[in-house]
Amino acid sequence: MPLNRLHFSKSRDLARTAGDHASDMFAPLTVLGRGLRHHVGWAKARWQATPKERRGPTVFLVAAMLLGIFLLPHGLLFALIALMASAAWAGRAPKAPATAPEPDVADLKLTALYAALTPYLAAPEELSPLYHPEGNWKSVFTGWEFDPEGRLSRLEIAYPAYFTDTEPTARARIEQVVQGKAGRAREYRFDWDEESNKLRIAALSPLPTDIAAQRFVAAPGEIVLGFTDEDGSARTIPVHQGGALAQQPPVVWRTGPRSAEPHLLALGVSGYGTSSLIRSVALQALPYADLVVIDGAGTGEHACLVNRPGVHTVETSLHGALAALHWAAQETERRLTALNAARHAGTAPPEDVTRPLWLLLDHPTELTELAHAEGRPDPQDLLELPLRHGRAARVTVVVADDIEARDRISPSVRATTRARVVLGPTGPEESHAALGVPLDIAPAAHAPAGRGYARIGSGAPVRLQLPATVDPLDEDAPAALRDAVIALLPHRDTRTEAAAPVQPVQPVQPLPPRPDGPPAVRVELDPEARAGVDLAKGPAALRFRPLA
Ligand SMILES: Nc1ncnc2c1ncn2[C@@H]1O[C@H](COP(=O)(O)OP(=O)(O)OP(=O)(O)O)[C@@H](O)[C@H]1O
Repeated sequence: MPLNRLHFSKSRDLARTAGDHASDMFAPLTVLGRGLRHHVGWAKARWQATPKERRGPTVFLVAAMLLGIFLLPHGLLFALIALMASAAWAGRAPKAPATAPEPDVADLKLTALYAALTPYLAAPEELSPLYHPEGNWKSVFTGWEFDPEGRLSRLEIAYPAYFTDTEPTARARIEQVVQGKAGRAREYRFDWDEESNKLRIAALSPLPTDIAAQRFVAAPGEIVLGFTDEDGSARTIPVHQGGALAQQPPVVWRTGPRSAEPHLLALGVSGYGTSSLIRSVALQALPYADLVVIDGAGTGEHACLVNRPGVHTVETSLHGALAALHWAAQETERRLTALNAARHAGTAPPEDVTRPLWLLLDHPTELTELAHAEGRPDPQDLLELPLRHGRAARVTVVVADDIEARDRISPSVRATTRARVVLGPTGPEESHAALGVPLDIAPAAHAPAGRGYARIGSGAPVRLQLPATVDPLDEDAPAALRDAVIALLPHRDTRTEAAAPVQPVQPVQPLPPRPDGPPAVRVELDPEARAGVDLAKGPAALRFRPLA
């Protein structure tokens, strides 16, 4: 060790020892000083409390006493000893008040959880049951973790072998009890280990809600549905989030001829973002695909897409929807014929049959009901061909609807849409029906808009938070979110800028009319649309009309 460091450490030790000695030596003086201060304070208080007319006699009495003490033999010495003794007594260190020991949070909470689980897991006929009214949680909870706020974050529970852990309803009951005791404000993942009769519970941290619509790093044909947990995605992508660039794990849906899940069905609690999902998909597909949009609710939530380059039409009426879907069915057939012909001839298929076509249907069941009432064909029936042959014909169908309308979704839509999304706080049965498998996550009681779960093909469901893709015409939506959507639309914002001429849409080859089939339709650009696009304009400027 260098000499100066040795010196330094020696002097530090010396100073510490001297400090300790000094404090020991001066401790009695400190006590006496504290006691004398106490006496002076007491005397002052008495003096102030004495009425003015009695202060004179009091001074006289004290002076007489002092004189008496002075005159007594050794009186001053005895008085000084008495003063110091009383000062030492008054200045002694106050006793720390006895505090009750802190209750053990883990013990309190886990005892309550054990008691709540006992009615569901106890078996009175068992000789040594794991769960019984006089039992102890320490015998069944094999691991636990609390966060700094005292909330349960992880728990491992042992359950008896006779518990019916393969039945979704039995599991759901236990999950509800655990969530109730651990706090409904958070989501929990339940991992049932049926082999070892163990249930592992983990509280999930909230997903980010501050990711707005933007150009995502994805290959053509890949749609970023939203963002999930790190273990729910194989990769992360850079995203602009809260004013900075961050890496987030996306939920990616791969579409196109090689996709095993060529169509998507999104069901959601009203107000939780199914229309936002349709807009998000439209904005991501528009750079390389053509769109047909059906707004079954007729609320004009997709009016921002009207007349955009690549958008064939945005239909809100039953008549318009039937015409558009009729055309889409025939277009699918035409593409298949052209692709087959190219394959037979050994040539590359023409470009107009390989450009992806997307059919986006928001609330189609509203049109189904209207069609039944008016005795007209169900628009969903017209999806049969695009759904069955869409993969080969590069036609992708996205259907979004209210979760309560699930029974009105046609069986062929339900059977062929292998990419599933469910949004909003749904019950275990609803999410099971929507995703096709029971969800191993208990949703929080309150979820932000755009929160849900996605299941691509036969994979496990993952948590999902949609990017905020608000309607740019919605005056109530935050301006920054509206601007983010406007920036992605393939056109300028005509509310603030001069109207720009609309690019003519790529002509779609009409099918030769079939003798037995319905009349073919073709897309035409409305002459008015060429003058420019007004975002506030309601009806679509592109219309289908039957071929002559
Ligand atoms: N990811 C999100 N982040 C922030 N706000 C969102 C998000 N998704 C949706 N919203 C907001 O939630 C509201 C409802 O969204 P949206 O219209 O998409 O829901 P919906 O399920 O289609 O509702 P409805 O069925 O009533 O039409 C809108 O104001 C929208 O801006």
